[in-house]
Amino acid sequence: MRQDFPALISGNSKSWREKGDLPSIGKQQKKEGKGVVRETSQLSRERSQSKPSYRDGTVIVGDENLTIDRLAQAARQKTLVALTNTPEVLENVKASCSYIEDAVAQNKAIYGVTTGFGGMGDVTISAKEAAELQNNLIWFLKSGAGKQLPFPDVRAAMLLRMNSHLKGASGIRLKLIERMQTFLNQGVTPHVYEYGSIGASGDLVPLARITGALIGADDSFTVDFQGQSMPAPEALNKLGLEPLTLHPKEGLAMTNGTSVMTAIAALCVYDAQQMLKLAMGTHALFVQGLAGTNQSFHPFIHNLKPHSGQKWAATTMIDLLKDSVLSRDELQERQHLEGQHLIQDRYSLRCLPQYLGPIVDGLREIGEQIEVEMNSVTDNPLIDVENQANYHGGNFLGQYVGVGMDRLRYYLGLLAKHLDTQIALLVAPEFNNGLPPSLVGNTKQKVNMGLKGLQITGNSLMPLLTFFGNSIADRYPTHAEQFNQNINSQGFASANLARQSIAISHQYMAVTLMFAVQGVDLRTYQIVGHYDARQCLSPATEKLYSAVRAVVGKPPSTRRPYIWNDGEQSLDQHIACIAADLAEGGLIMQAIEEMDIALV
Ligand SMILES: O=C(O)/C=C/c1ccccc1
Repeated sequence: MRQDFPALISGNSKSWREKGDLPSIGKQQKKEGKGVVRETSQLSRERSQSKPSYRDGTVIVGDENLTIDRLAQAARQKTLVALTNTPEVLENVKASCSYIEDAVAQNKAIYGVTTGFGGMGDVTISAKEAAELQNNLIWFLKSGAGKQLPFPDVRAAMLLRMNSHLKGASGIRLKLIERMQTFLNQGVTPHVYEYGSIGASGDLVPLARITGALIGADDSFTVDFQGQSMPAPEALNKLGLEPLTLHPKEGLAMTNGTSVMTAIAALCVYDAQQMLKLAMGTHALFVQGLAGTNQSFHPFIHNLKPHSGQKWAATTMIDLLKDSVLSRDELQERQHLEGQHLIQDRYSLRCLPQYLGPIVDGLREIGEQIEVEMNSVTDNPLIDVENQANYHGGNFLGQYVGVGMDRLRYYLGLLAKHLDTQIALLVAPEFNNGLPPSLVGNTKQKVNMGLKGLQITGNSLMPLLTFFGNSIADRYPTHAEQFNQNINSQGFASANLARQSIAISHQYMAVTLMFAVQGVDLRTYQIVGHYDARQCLSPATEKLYSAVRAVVGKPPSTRRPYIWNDGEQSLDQHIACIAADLAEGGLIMQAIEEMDIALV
């Protein structure tokens, strides 16, 4: 019987975070009596009559392609997930299972169904052993190591596995796909180790943990149940579900795929795109803090070298600087006094679009590739229901993820290096167009050293980010799994490193924003004689500035800049507050959204 969730069907669209609570399990259990059967079948009828749509916010799996944004919503904000009710999709899934059943009954030779696995694919498995082969798979793959993966990563992985299986080429029962939906909607997340996948035959080891939990194989498969750790069989019991045993092919269908690394990668792409927008906003603050010009962003220049990322960076900077009193508006050639500034800005300002262009284009390309991977079938062998055939191949090789996440980390390093250069200009009186050294606020107190320590912290983080930009996809062992998996992507490791790189970037951006805010306050004083930068910043960047001041709990004032005397605040606490706000998509990212920086 399909497991329908009344909340889904009745179009109750609010995510759990919005509702402040998870759907009540007690209620679900109560519905296991007679009445439920009636209610469920009635709901099923309703469901088949009206196609679920994206309108109510629910993420529908199996119809349209999943996007990174929708995946992030379901994984992090716990938006409800529903299966398609398109009959052809569901029929194909069933037909792929029937194909396997028939093949096993006829003793057909199909890899991993009637043979052993990988380098032991020469072992013949009888029809009688075919189910046991699959149930055994999750045991020899129960070999993960390290800490647990973050829950949103595991949630995203389950959603991607469902999406892949609904293409109807994997030979897995709807019952298992629906079980992933139940886990997602009821806030049940399998515990999965952070090490154990080489990204070749997919994420075998991590996916085996998810599979064992879904079927309640044993108490040693554990889950988080709405914040409480417990053995998977206990969780199933609370959900009113029976333990399952896997049918032929189902173990492979579940474990032989790129879903976990792709899930992590997709969330990293989402975060890196946010980081890019934030970096643009921060650069716009830096240009104002340094009294830079917008002339270097003139469309005339960029139309003569029209890379799309470069053009985007240039027009975005013009928009972000519009109506600023602090930067120089020189789109109509030079307007300001000669002798006060260099006639043209240094490269970190002047060549900003040319430097950021490849990063913008690169991140876009990675996003496109990850979305293809998210909507792919990644197990083996694949079943062609229409032609009643099966094909042996290797869609589970996660090379796009491995290389993509190597590139993403490299780009995060480049972004940080650029911002570090802007900070260096801002703190050096030789280069900062008249601001105090190390951006000291109260220069009358000679003991004040301003943001010297903060710069050193930034200087400690930036090299880490460029170091994380080293590749791992090229470091694969050529002898893996009896030389069968002799090329492998390391995509899972690459994605895990990308998550770490994002976390360091949040810390680094916190430091960067603090410099940017102090810089514009001091420039405001230099230009208009008070410290409230809100009155002089471009309207777009004023939003970002105000969000940072709100997050650190220091409202702007005409009398004092952000940092006045050294002993009046704890900079480390400010870094922590801003980094936490960035990580949870708080006020600062909301300000960035309001700034409407649309990526190409
Ligand atoms: O070569 C393959 O297609 C699959 C290999 C494999 C190895 C171990 C477990 C599952 C699959």
